[in-house]
Amino acid sequence: MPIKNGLQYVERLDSSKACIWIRGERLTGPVSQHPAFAGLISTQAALYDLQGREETISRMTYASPATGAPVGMSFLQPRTKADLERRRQMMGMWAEAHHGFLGRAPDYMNTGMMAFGSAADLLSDLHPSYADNMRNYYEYCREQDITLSHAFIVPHAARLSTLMKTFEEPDAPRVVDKTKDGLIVSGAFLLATQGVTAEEILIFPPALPSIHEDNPHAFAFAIPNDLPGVQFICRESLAAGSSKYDYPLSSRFEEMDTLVVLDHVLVPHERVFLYGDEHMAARFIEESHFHTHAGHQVLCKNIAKTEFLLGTLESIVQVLGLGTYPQVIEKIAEVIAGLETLKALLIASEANAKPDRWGLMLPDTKPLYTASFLFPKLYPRMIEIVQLLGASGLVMLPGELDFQSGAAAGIERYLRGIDMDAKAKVGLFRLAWEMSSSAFGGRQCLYERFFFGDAVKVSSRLYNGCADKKDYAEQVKRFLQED
Ligand SMILES: Cc1cc2nc3c(=O)[nH]c(=O)nc-3n(C[C@H](O)[C@H](O)[C@H](O)COP(=O)(O)OP(=O)(O)OC[C@H]3O[C@@H](n4cnc5c(N)ncnc54)[C@H](O)[C@@H]3O)c2cc1C
Repeated sequence: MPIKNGLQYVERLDSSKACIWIRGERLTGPVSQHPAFAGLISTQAALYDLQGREETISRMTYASPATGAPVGMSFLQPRTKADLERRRQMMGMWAEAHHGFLGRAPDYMNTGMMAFGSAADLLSDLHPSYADNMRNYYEYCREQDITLSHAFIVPHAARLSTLMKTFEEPDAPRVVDKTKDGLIVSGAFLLATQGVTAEEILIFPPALPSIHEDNPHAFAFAIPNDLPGVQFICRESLAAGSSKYDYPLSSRFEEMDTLVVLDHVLVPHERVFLYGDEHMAARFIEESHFHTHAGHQVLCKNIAKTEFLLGTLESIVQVLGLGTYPQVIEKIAEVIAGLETLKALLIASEANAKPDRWGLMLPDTKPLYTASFLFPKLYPRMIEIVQLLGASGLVMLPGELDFQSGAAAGIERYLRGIDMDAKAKVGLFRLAWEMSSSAFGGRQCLYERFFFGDAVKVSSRLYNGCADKKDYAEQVKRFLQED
């Protein structure tokens, strides 16, 4: 089956028997009808519809190498710079559709699987079947257009830092048994964003060291969400309501985060990509260039998000008549400079792309790692600027119902802006509130700070990936030795 459409996406989710806990209850009805998920599912369904539209299908898809049928462009293994451009255009189109507010739109993990599938050979060092499983799974995701979430990190109680402080064996996820049918796995994974609005989940935790020959903590696999023994425990929903006027962002883009608990889950052998070797786990993430390929997708998303923030800020400037104040201009200029930097880094990553050992055209890592380093700093500052310019306008926000009430006349008279009636101006400020100051906005900020790892990891990736720095040190040495 080639690309799916929005309806098929919804049908697949609704027919899943996944065990989902929300607000202390097990979800019984269709997931697409629940207010915590309905908005996101509808947004994501529209993304899938965009793939198949007559006017966009040639840019959103490519011919499957297996069947010739159209499959999602974000699965494309780039062999040339032109392929990178095709991937970027597609990812940019989806990012523009969700204005960058979906951190985990499906193209993120499609890209991840593309990187993993392309580097599958590396896994044969451990066992040839692991390489086949990874390749087959990539092809399965591509051909079935699987929506995938992932859980890479584990709860604090399962970490090495716990072991080092308490000397107690951490409660880390582990393979508890190995049968003829597969691995039996138990344990928890701290965070899968969009866990319940995806069909399957890739689990690939950082492994604790072990004295056993087959490290029970080292594994990677992918399973359907409704496998027996799998539970998703949702945090509180940040979808403040279904009105798109009152809650323009959270009604559409609330990506639920879930704690994933596995209780003696049978993972079929053909879904196991790695087991027993923590060094291979680390090598595979690094040598598959996961962070580089994903970084390319993320940068497309972050450019769309920054454009949308800039558009919101400029709208505030216009409606409040702030455009002549130098301190306001300086702040907007900061955002423009951030946006132009991101765009330049994207161009540089493609212009300096080189073939890698897997035969892929690999975007230049340094500009992408630079973007991953910068954005967690840029984003909170841009949000701060929305707060600084929005000021009290961010809180005095009547809702849709107030405009239909006896209070409407006063609201319409006193809350209008320059060349904008009160309904439109309040709508703009409701957007700015959700973006900068609501619970939804707070989570977005946290996401941008951490989704690619904490600042230490992101900095190390950039530092370790910058081979030129040694040449520059040599240059200084030579300079100091000159007469
Ligand atoms: C909104 C959101 C969505 C996410 N979605 C996903 C997802 O879908 N899938 C997924 O796998 N992960 C997801 N993540 C997790 C993300 O990958 C982690 O947040 C990130 O890797 C940081 O890990 P942590 O949150 O456990 O922080 P911690 O490791 O608990 O770190 C806390 C703080 O301590 C510091 N610290 C910790 N250890 C050290 C050390 N050794 N040396 C110096 N400083 C240290 C860190 O720098 C950080 O400031 C998500 C995170 C967020 C916030």
